[in-house]
Amino acid sequence: MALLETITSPAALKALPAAQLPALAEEIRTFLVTEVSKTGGHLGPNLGVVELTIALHRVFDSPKDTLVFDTGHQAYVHKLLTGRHDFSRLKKQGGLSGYPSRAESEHDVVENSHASTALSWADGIAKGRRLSGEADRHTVAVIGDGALTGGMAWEAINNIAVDKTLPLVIVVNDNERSYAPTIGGLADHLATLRTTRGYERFLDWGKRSLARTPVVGGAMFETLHGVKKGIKDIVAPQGMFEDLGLKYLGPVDGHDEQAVERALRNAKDFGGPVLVHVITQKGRGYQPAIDDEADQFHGVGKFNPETGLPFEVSGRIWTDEFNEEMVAIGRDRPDVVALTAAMLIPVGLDGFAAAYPDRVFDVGIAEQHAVTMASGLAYAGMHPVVAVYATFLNRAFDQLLMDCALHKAGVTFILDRAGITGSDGASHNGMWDMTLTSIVPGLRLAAPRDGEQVRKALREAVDVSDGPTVIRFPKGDVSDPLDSVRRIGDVDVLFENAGEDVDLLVVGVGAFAGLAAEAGEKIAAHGRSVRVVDPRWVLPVSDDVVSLARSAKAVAVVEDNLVSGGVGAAVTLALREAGVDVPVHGYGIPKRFLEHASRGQILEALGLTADQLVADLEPKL
Ligand SMILES: Cc1ncc(C[n+]2csc(CCOP(=O)(O)OP(=O)(O)O)c2C)c(N)n1
Ligand SMILES: CC(=O)[C@@H](O)[C@H](O)COP(=O)(O)O
Ligand SMILES: [Mg+2]
Repeated sequence: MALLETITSPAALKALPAAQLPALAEEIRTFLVTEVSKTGGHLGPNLGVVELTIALHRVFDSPKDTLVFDTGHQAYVHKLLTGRHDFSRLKKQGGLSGYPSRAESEHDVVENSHASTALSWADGIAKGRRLSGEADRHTVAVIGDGALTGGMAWEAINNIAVDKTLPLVIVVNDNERSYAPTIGGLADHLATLRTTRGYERFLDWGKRSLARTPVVGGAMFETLHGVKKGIKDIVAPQGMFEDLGLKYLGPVDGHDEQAVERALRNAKDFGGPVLVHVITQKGRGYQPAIDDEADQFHGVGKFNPETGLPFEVSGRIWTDEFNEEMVAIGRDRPDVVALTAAMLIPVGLDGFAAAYPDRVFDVGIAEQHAVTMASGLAYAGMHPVVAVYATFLNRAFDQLLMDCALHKAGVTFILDRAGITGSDGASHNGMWDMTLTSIVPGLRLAAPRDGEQVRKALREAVDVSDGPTVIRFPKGDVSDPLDSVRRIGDVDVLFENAGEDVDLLVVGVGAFAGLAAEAGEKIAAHGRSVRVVDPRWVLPVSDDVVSLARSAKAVAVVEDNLVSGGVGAAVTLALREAGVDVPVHGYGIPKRFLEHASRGQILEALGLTADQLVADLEPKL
C-alpha cells in the first residue's frame, strides 16, 4: 500500500504522476477487498468506481468543487482519496459511515442513502453557487444507472438541461446493474449507447493520428467528429439526452482512468451542463464479485477474501417467512401479483418470481410508480403485493394516500427492514412507517411478532380488497415463536397474572412483543398485576385494545417506530376518543436522526431493553 498511504488528500493525488495511477488503483482494490472482507459493506459498487473516483479528484478540486454521490454506497474510494484510510470499523459505532458523512469530511455533502436524489442536490448547489457569485465552482453528481431509473432524477434533468450556463457535470456510472441487471427503457437506451463504445476508441485514434497531421489535421478531426456523431445517431441514437438539451459525452471506458479524465476535463470546460456516460463493471478486479450473478457483491457481510465465501451464514430471516408464504399464496390466488423497486431478492420476491414470472413487476428504483401502478393493477382486478424496505415507502407516501387509499385499492404493502436497521445510517432506519400510515384513512397495518404471524397476516391481508393493508417486520433473524395464552377478540394475550383488572396493560408491537412480554413479566414479579398483549393488527387501534385499557390503571406501548405519531400515540388518541382516562406510556424511537451503529447498540442507547423499560415504567405505576 506504498502509494495509497501517501494519498492523504486530493492534492496528493493530483501530484501523483499519471504513470502511477494504475498501481494506485490496484492498491485501492486490494485495500477494499481486504478491509471490507473484515467488516462487510458495499464492495461491488466501490470496486467499480476506482478509476472514476481517481479521475474525479484529479480533474475537480473538492471541496471547492462539489462531488455528490447518489445513494452514497459507492463513496468508499472517495473516502480513501480524501484521507480516510481506517476502514476497520466501517459502518460500526464510532467508525466510518458506509455513506458520505459531513461530520467526517468537508468533502462529503449528501448523507441520504435514498437513491435518485443526487441530480436535484447538484442542481440546487450549482444554481446557488452561481447566485452567490461562485460560478467558477463546479458541481458534479455521480449517479448509477439504477438510481437513474428513479423519477426524481428526471425531474432534475428536466430542469438542468435547459440551463445552458450551469457549471454542472452529471456522471452516469453505468455498470448495467442495480442489485440485479437494471431494467426498463432507460437501461435499453444506455445499452445502445454502450454499443458505440467503439466510437470512442475510433475517435481517440483519429484524434491522435490527425493531431500529428499538420494544418488539415484539426479540420479533419472535426469532420471525423461530425461523422462519428452522425453514425452514432444512426446506430445508437443518443437523442434522449441531447434532445433534452444536455451535452452528452461518452460512452467512456470507466476503467481507463486517463480516458475518464479527458472526458471530465472536456465536461468541466464545456461551460454548461454535461452528461458524461461512463461504463464500469460492478465488482471489477475481484472475480468472486464479478461472478456473483445475484448482485455482484452489492452489499456483503464478512467473507473470506481468498474465496469470496461468507464467514457468516445468516439464520432464518423475517424475509424468508414472507418469501415462502408468497409462493404458497401465488398457487392459491392467481389474482395476486407482486411488485419490487429493483430489489427482488432483498425483499424476498425471488421465490414468487421463479414460480410465477409473469406476475412480478420490477419497476426499477421507482417506489412512487410501484404504488400507483399497484393501484391500477387493483383496479384491473388484481391483488398487488408491493414489497419495499420500510424507509423507502416514505418516498411514495402521496401515492399511498391519494392513489391507493383514496380509491380504496386492495393493495398489500410488505415493509421489510422496518424499525431500527442501524448500520446503514440514519436514512435507512425503517422508523417512520407506522407514523405515516397511521394517518391514512382505511389503511390496516399488521406488525407480526414471529414467523407464523407473518404468514397469518399475509393471508389475511390479501383477502382485504377495499383498502391498503401493510405488514411490517425488521431486518435480520426472525424472532422465536411466541405463543399466546389466549385471544381476546383479535388481540393475542401473551402474559397475564391477574383477572380482568390489572395495574398495567402492556401493548407489544410486532417484533417488540417479546420485549414487552419480558418487561411485563419482570414488573409482575415485583408484585404488580400485568397483562401483555399483541394486537397483531395494530392500526387502526382495535376496540379490543380500548376495552382492555378500561380494565387497567396504566398502559404502556412498546414499538420499533417513532414514538411521535406511532402506535402509542394512536392508542392514546383512541382512549381519549373513547373516554378512557388512563395514562399511556409510549416507548419507541425518538424524533431524531440516529448515528450508524448496530441495531442492538441503538436499541440499548434508546432505553429499549427489558431492564430499561422496567426501570423507567415501574416508578410511574
Ligand atoms: C429510494 C431507494 N430505493 C431503493 C434503494 C436500495 N438500493 C441501494 S443501492 C441500489 C442499487 C443502485 O444501483 P445503481 O444506482 O446503479 O448503483 P450501483 O450499485 O450499480 O453502483 C438500490 C436499489 C435505495 N437506496 N433507495
Ligand atoms: C444502499 C442500500 O440502500 C442498500 O444496499 C442497503 O444497504 C441494503 O441493506 P440490507 O439489504 O443489508 O438491509
Ligand atoms: Mg448500477
